[in-house]
Formats: sequence, structure tokens, C-alpha cells
Amino acid sequence: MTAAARRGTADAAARVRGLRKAFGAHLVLDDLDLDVACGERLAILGASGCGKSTLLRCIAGLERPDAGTIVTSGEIGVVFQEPRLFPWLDVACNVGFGARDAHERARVADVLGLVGLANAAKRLPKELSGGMAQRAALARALVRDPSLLLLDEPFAALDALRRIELRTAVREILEFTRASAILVTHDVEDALALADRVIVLAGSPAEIAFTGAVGADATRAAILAALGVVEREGHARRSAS
Ligand SMILES: Nc1ncnc2c1ncn2[C@@H]1O[C@H](COP(=O)(O)OP(=O)(O)OP(=O)(O)O)[C@@H](O)[C@H]1O
Repeated sequence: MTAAARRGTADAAARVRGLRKAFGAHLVLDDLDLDVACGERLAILGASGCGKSTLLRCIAGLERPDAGTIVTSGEIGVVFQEPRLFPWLDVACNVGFGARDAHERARVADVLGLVGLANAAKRLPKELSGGMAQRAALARALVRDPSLLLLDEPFAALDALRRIELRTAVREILEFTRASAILVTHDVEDALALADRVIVLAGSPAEIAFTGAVGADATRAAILAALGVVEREGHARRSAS
């Protein structure tokens, strides 16, 4: 099968079929299928290096699959682990940088308000805390009014309190915008707080080793078990296998 990625009017926010991606001789993903329904919030967990970001980057169009098809519908916004702001542009200009037309430029003030940065529009990135910088990156992703938000460990660089604050902000924004989302995270609490459904990738090439709905079968214990983590007396450790 040849690789193809296209925008469609699919009823799904993202539909992945037969995805293969290798880096040299290292086959990271092979024949992977995944559907994300419109409005669904999916969290992807898995051991470090198993291919979570590669999958997300393929869906984002930032990585070219070796085989398979990826169909997404609507606009995509991407937020990375680090904010990737232009240091010489103020927050409003950073957020507006990706705007393609007057309509999107007019949204800058709205999305800054949405992420809680209305009063920081004129600040340079060096004048922002880590949490504020990541909020600016989130605003930049939102300025095109994406129907699918791809979040690659967006809270990983933040301390525990900022992490919870931004996680809450993202949840409120997703509820407000009704956007679909795919969140790559190492944190089970992030997944439980933000997602409707959780998948765990495992193996090499990576397969979907677990899939479950939050509030039903995707419990904390079930996700940890799928990750190979056993909990004893309040402490979690990796299983010996
Ligand atoms: N551009 C690249 N060139 C070569 N190898 C790569 C490249 N990008 C990723 N890899 C490799 O592909 C594998 C999967 O990487 P990926 O970043 O998708 O994993 P991950 O599950 O997101 O890991 P982590 O949780 O540590 O971020 C890793 O072995 C990684 O070293």
C-alpha cells in the first residue's frame, strides 16, 4: 500500500489505516489502525520510545508515513512539549503568526482570553513563566479554530501545579470548542482528566495493547496494568517482566 494523507469530510476526526513508519531499519509502526470520532478526546500512553509521538506526528502531517492512509477532517492544531515561540515576537504576534486571513487574525484576542493570557498580549516570551508560554502555544494552535487538537506531552515541562492548571484550562477549552483531541502523555492522571478514551501502545512495532473508555473500563488500575506498572502500598513500580 502506498502512503497517503488527505483532508476529507470523514465522519471521523481522524482515520488511520495500515500505518507503517520506520526510521532506517527500526520499524516503529506497522499496519496500525486507529479511529478518532468527531468530538472524541483520545489519550495515547505507552512506554518511552514506543512510537506515540511518531503516530501523532504522522496524523499531524509532520512525518511522512511509509505506508497506509490517514484521513482527517477540518483544521488541525498542534501543541508540543515545549512552546516553540519566536523569542523576538510578543505573545499576540506569536499567536497571530499562523493566522492566514483577517478572520483568523481577529481571533487572536479571543483565543488569548480563552487561555487566560488577555493581559500578556504585549509580553515577549522571555517575560513569560513556563505555564504562560505553554498557554501561548495553545492559543497559537487554537487561532485557526481547529476541529482536531493534537497535544504531544503539552504539560511535561511544567511543575505539578502549573500542570494541573493548564490541564484544567485545556479541558475547559475542549468543552467550549467541542474540538476532538489526541493527547500523547506519560501521565495517567492527564489521560483520566482529559480523555474519553485511552489507548496504550506497546511492542515494537507498536500495537494497541489496550483500549478503554474513561469512566468504564479505562480505570487507573487497568491503564497501569496495561503499561506494565504494578502498585503496592501506594508506590508504583514497573513489573519485572
Ligand atoms: N526522526 C527520527 N529519526 C530516527 N529515529 C526516530 C526519529 N523519531 C523517532 N525516532 C525513534 O522512533 C522511536 C519512537 O519514537 P517516538 O518519539 O515516537 O516515541 P514516544 O513513544 O513518543 O517516546 P517518548 O514517550 O519518550 O516521547 C524511538 O526509538 C525513537 O528513537
